[in-house]
Amino acid sequence: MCTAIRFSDGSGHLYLARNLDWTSGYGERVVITPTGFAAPSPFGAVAGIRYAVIGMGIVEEGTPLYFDCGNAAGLAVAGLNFPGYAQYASAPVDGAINVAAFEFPLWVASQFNSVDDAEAALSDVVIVDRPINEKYPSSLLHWIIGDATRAIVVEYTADGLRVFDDDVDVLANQPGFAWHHENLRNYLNTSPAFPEESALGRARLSPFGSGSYMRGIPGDYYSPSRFVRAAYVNAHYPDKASEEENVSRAFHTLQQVAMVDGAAEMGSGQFEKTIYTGLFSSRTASYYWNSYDDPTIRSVTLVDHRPGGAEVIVL
Ligand SMILES: C[C@H](CCC(=O)NCCS(=O)(=O)O)[C@H]1CC[C@H]2[C@@H]3[C@H](O)C[C@@H]4C[C@H](O)CC[C@]4(C)[C@H]3C[C@H](O)[C@]12C
Repeated sequence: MCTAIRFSDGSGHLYLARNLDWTSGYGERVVITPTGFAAPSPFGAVAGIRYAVIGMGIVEEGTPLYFDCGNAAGLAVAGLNFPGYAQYASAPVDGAINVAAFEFPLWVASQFNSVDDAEAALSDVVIVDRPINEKYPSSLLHWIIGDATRAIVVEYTADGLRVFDDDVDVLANQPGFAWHHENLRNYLNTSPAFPEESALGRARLSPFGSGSYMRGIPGDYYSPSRFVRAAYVNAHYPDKASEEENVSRAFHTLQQVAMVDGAAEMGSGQFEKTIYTGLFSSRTASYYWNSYDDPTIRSVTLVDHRPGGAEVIVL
């Protein structure tokens, strides 16, 4: 499963981070798409790269396929599994902006510099089930798109495209965003506060320590539980100013919803674990990541890798 969060440093910078939870990786690397790259976009949606893009992905058929990515202008996007709900158009539609499912993150991060602009363009978008090749059928995803001020969630189902204002800055997997948001109303009792001593009959009861009102926040890996837990931790995290503090914030928050090997089996009989945690910071236009086998946080900064070049760079 996967979980994604968005937050800001309070001085106009975006942080968008995600866990990629699966049984194994796809050989993903940090991939940079520079502004001089001519993307082989099947319906022409990615007509040019207006903003250089950095993120985690693979390159297939000469095309960067991002799992999550961002641009230096301050917009980022992440795709999370949404099977059973996601249903793309079977063919392009005349007059629409036809975006192949595999290029959706690249389209967002290469064309727009704000959630408002991306949201406005989305009203004309059809997401098309056009796989990159036979090896990789279209993945069934929904997406979180964030900038320094807000986040939206994009879901494309049998009802067509829907955009949700994500006022809790979190996304997990199934079911849909509206359900997850409604479910938060089950947790109104939770808070970081330290309880007063309370009376029960003749007894005076005091807490064992901190965390008492946090009881009820689900601790398991099920998608609705991860959504609630990530929303709680992300919303209550104190604002941080520096890049280092915000990188620490992202990794600590996502650690709360990270999956450990052996605890949750998939239908295939294999166990799911957090393959990597990735973070885009618009403050430095950097991508930070670590992996299940190597918890060291590494980073790559866009300006160090010819963002005006013509060739996709795989690091
Ligand atoms: C498996 C990943 C999602 C992880 C996740 O959300 N797991 C949830 C588990 S569960 O359902 O809730 O049980 C998704 C996220 C991004 C996806 C990749 C990206 O979309 C890029 C390409 C797109 C191609 O169509 C398929 C290969 C692929 C390389 C995708 C493989 C896979 O579907 C990825 C890696």
